[in-house]
Amino acid sequence: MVLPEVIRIVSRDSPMALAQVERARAELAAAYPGTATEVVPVRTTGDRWLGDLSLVEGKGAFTKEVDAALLAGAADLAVHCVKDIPGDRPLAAGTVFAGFLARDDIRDALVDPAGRTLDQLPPGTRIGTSSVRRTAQLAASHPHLECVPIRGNANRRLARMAAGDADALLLAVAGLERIGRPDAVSEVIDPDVMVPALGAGALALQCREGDTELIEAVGAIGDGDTLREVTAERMLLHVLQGRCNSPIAGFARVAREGALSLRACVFSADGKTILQAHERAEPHAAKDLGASVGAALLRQGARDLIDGIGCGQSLSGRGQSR
Ligand SMILES: NCc1[nH]cc(CCC(=O)O)c1CC(=O)O
Repeated sequence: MVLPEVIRIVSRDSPMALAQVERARAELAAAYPGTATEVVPVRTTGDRWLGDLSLVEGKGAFTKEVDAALLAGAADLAVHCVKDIPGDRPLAAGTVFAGFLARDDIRDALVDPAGRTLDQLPPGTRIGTSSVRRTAQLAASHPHLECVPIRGNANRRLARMAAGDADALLLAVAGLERIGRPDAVSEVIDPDVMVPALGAGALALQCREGDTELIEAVGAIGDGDTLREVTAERMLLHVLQGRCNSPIAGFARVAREGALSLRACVFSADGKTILQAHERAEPHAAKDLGASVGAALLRQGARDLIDGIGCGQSLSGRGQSR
């Protein structure tokens, strides 16, 4: 296997994204001590535009420029958060997943400066989030709390909360850990209360499809269980044709004995309707599992719920779609 002298790694330029790149660099350095790496940071549409994401192509807003740099040869490897990669369209033509780093925590966190839990927050507390998934679930579990739209990277959201734009935040545990702010977590929210985003905690390693030796080398630092879990989750998202602001949540897990499970939900915007499906399969059947859970949710009416929240449409006044 012949590797380039330097592997150029492209990523968004937020502090969280750059911390993710450093993890990939460390794992590549451990596996290939003789190969250097360097970072190619790019500012994406989603990072520049702080309005309603669904007005700028939604989740593709965080990947388009990264994919373009990879395809233009300005970089050799791209690192993405899996949950930022659109689920309703194929990966950028000419690129492939080489692997996924071992998954971090998939759960959401409450960030309350007073250290309270969701159950301890008084009625009317303003929770900063633009996630349809979080807004719908909070409407179901804690209808007395108010979601207020907030955009921007995690560091900016923490600053906006400190400035008084929100009383508390919902953020990913993994994201807070990556930016060195695990101290900000006041509650790690049980996945039964706040089902995580598909792809949460997982980092994708993407190469150009023709770079077979680099794909092999990068694949060697990938994690097999994360590959199986992400494969099931992304097949589910494909079957549901989930978009930037779809009220879809779920997670796959490889159990100790190796069996793969996938649990997923689709919500109405107000959280009053919750469709659920939970199935198991053999580890090699990740795609079939994702397709089967997706079909089960579609049979329950998921299509109408997903299409009922069009891109750019606000959520029953409870927060900005994302
Ligand atoms: N998965 C990480 C990710 N993907 C998109 C954003 C920014 C979210 C926004 O701009 O609203 C973030 C958080 C971060 O970079 O700190």
